[in-house]
Amino acid sequence: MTEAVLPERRGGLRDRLAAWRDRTLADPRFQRWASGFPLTRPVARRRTRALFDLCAGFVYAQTLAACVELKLFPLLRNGPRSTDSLAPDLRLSPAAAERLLKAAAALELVSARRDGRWSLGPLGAAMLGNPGVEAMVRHHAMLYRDMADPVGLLRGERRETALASYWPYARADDPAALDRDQVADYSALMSASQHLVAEDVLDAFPLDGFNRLMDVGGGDGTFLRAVAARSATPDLILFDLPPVAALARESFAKAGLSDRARAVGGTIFREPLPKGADAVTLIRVLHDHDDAAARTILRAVAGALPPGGTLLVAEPMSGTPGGAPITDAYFGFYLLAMGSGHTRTPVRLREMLREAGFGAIREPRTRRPLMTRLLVSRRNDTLTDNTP
Ligand SMILES: CC(C)=CCC/C(C)=C/CC/C(C)=C/C=C/C(C)=C/C=C/C=C(C)/C=C/C=C(C)/C=C/C=C(C)/C=C/CC(C)(C)O
Ligand SMILES: C[S@@+](CC[C@H](N)C(=O)[O-])C[C@H]1O[C@@H](n2cnc3c(N)ncnc32)[C@H](O)[C@@H]1O
Repeated sequence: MTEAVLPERRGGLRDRLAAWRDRTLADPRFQRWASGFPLTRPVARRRTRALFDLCAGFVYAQTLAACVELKLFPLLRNGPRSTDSLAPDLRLSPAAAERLLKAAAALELVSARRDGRWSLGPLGAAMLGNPGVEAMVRHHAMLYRDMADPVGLLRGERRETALASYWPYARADDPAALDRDQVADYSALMSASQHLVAEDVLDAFPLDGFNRLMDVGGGDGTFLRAVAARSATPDLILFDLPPVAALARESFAKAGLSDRARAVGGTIFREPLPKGADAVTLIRVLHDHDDAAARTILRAVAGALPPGGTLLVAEPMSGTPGGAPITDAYFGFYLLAMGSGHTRTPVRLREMLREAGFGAIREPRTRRPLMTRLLVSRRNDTLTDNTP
């Protein structure tokens, strides 16, 4: 699970300098001096603010959760409104509404206007444009329940987490035995949050020119429906657990795609994948799994593709500039609470792809790499087991 790191050289000059720097920065007398000295004051203020934001992050997140629960952003869709006009729609007293609106304004979710009314702030407007994020915010209640005991989570003392129940395949001995009720909520969440991902993948790699595309772990078919709307690939196959494949089948029928798209139910670790596709997509699938399972998935995909067949892997990846809080903090703990998996760097994913029999690996640039990066590879002519 951990990536190769250079052997640590203990006690060298660099270590001693780092220890001196850390002691200095931690010294309250230095902190007091640096907060007043004109050249160091801006850095000191930035760090004070950054540390405060870490202390307060939960409160900020819950302010957003209250805005979502009370449907504040749609209330401001048609223009500015006063506290008194908003309060009844929020089902809050005017004083409570004012408190929420001030908090939301501080977080740029709404904007306070000079005349005392409120309009959407830049982040509230972004929320309105991304309904999937709202669904994410709602389901965070479970994540925060699990995160109430982060140390217990790290020590593996809390197996019965809310997220493990929500994503039952992560720990199930027999994921094929899951029923519709157990997969419906997570499939709806994935569908709601899929459009940004699908747009970015298809903008970066339009998926034209293939005869048959198979989306493995394709959920309720939202990604394949986006493909059908944009590309000329004639045949679409979705592979997922049986009750999820059933949801996809229904969604294809509703979208009038039943003649072009079919859904196959199965468990990737047990059933062989359907053959005949010349391209396969794994969208937000590998990071759900620990290395052994992720390798099995890649080998199964290699076995299903013909030589030269194309594989797309799309998910958030570690090592993305500016993305470490998302991949290494948010998803790091999220996947721990869920019960398996971790985000990987593109370098690590390339290694795993090569081991599984893929080559010609490249990374088309996506619009929002913090959320989705994409690796495109081709199946080698022959498959040899290169697993170390
Ligand atoms: C017009 C003028 C005057 C100026 C223009 C200024 C300008 C350029 C403004 C920019 C406007 C703009 C385009 C804003 C766009 C904002 C967007 C697109 C915001 C998107 C935000 C997305 C967020 C916050 C996404 C959150 C995603 C989350 C929390 C995802 C969680 C995923 C999970 C839990 C996945 C689980 C799957 C599993 C289990 C790991 O496999
Ligand atoms: C995080 S979701 C991603 C869904 C979709 N690709 C997306 O991006 O919205 C992972 C998907 O993998 C499926 N999955 C998990 N374990 C599986 C298994 N053993 N066999 C087949 N599918 C599996 C889940 O049912 C789920 O639909």
